[in-house]
Amino acid sequence: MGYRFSDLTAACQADWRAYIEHPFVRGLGDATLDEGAFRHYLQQDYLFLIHFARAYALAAYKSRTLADLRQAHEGLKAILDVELGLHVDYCRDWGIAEEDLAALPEARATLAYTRYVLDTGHRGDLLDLHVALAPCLVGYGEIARWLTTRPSTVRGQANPYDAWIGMYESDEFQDAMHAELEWLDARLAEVTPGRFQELSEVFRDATRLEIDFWQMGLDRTD
Ligand SMILES: Cc1ncc(CN)c(N)n1
Repeated sequence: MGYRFSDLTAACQADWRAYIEHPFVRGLGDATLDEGAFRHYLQQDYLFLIHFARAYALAAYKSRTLADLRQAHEGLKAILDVELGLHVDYCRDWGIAEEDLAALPEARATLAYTRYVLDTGHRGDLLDLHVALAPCLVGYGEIARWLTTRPSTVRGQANPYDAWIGMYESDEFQDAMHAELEWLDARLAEVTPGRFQELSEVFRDATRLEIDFWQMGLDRTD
């Protein structure tokens, strides 16, 4: 029987749920998140997205087929055209100018996560890299869906984080997430149990680094 993406989340279920349902995420949904924590997260996320765009560019470089190249391009477009554009506008609404973002020092959690993914991409193959990137693209798509189904989620003007939820529930982001899921399902169907074990470790580590990123926002740590 071939593996699927859902087998990766099943292999680290406790970490995956701790990421998706993190107190930071709950605070975004019910509008109780401290604004200073969100601002710190938002600033670091700008730096994070720049490095993740580089990681998708690395995936393009490591692609041997046109289909793989197109898939890497989709991920890069989701970051550059959907997320970073909205992110910069969103930061401006929160009084954070783009020039200031570019000059920020990187927090340790940002450094650890982004360099882990880039290193995984350099030492491993294209599938290692996509698996390391998956908690980012697939996770935020799932988080948006989880928040929209939660009865305590506040929508509209009563929630200062409504536009953030809107960004990740948008058709563009959800379509990019589904395209990545399809690509991963097709590749995972062909791996051996030993290889799946290696990939599960990459996925678990990246998921834990996502948890640390939320926590960095909550604690406002450098
Ligand atoms: C830390 C983090 N992880 C994931 C995403 C969604 N691309 C993000 N913007 N920031």
